[in-house]
Amino acid sequence: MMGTWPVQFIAQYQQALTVRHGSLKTKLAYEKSGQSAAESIRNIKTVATLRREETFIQSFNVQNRLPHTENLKGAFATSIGFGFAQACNMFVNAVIFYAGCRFIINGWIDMPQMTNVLMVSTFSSMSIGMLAQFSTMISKGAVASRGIYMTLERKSLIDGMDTTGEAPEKFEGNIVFDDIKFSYPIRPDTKILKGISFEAIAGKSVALVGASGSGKSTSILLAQRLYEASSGKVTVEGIDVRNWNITALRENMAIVGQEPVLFNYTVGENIGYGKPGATQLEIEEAAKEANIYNFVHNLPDGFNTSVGQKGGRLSGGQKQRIAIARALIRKPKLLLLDEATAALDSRSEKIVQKVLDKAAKERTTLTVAHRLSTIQDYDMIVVFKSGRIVERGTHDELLAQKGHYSLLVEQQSLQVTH
Ligand SMILES: Nc1ncnc2c1ncn2[C@@H]1O[C@H](COP(=O)(O)OP(=O)(O)OP(=O)(O)O)[C@@H](O)[C@H]1O
Repeated sequence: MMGTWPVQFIAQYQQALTVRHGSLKTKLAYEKSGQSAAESIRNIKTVATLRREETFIQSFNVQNRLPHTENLKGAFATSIGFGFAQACNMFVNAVIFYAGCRFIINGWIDMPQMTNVLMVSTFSSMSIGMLAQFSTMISKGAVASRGIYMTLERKSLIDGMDTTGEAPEKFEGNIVFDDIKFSYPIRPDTKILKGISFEAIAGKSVALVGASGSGKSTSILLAQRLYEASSGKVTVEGIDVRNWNITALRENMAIVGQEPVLFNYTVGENIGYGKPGATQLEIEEAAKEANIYNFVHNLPDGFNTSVGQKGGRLSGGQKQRIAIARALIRKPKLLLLDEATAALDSRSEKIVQKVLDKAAKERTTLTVAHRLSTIQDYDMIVVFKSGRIVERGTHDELLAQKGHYSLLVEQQSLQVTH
């Protein structure tokens, strides 16, 4: 009887391996199809405008083919394993029954003895059968938890929760980029910044301009220490950002990007997220500064009006002004603007630009700008090209040089007044 146990164990081990292998493939395929579905739902307006609903449905179906096949294989393997284990049990019981009857006829054992052997055989087989069920569950669980543990154990290069580091009380908004070289971790061989140096001193406005992909937004990310420079250093108030207390560093600066990111909460909450523990008065003041107060005040629930998913109930300009209010509520000394008006229509752009110009007056401003008309009055314009700085100066100085900037201005058919 015990001689059949190894066979049953091997059958179940093989079954567990098949399920494990299938689970891993299925999990990856589900991840892919889930991502694709989430992305197309998130961007449903674009999908609908492009009339690509069918394409995404088909792609979802194709991506689900693999999990479907793998699930069928898994079910097949489980059924075979289960059937084999059951067959072994029945076979063993049949042998015991047959041999037991022969032994009883020959007078070697009695009926109770044979019954005992049959009971032991039946219960041990049942236990092994249960093991099979658990081994399948364990295999699936191991595959599912692997991804969770990999994420939990992943060590981030920059620990956003680190509480150590310097946090000087005086923050004026001085920032220096000193010979920065940088590649994104995902593409370490592609040099994005190839030794850039520039500075923005307290209260001054600096614009980063240049061709698409030349590294302007990357510089803004480095200022916030969302990435680490490969060589060179970014200093804020004379302190290397790596030595700053990361919370203090980020609390002293604020960013407004091209696409305002709003959460599905109220207008007030969205503005308040810029400053932990912000009061209603502070929220309203920030809204006034961002020229959105009257609009919000006239909403049915005022500051308690929900903005909807991704701010879907608001126009682009309104969303952006809420994002600006959120940035201004913390009264940052260093304001980072990454094409903050680029996604707006010309009317909204004018309103938002006015708000930004006013905000820029009171603090150091580092602006990535495509529309050169918006940065003519800046104290310094830094021109990027393929990860290098090729020119710097004021608008008039750069025009006089008749170089890259002048060409960019010409391309935008800017009305230049000297
Ligand atoms: N997360 C990322 N991973 C890998 N490469 C990236 C990443 N983000 C940007 N890049 C690459 O880095 C280069 C510089 O991008 P960056 O966004 O800094 O340019 P930019 O000058 O701001 O361009 P634009 O004016 O179009 O916004 C580009 O070639 C881009 O493809």
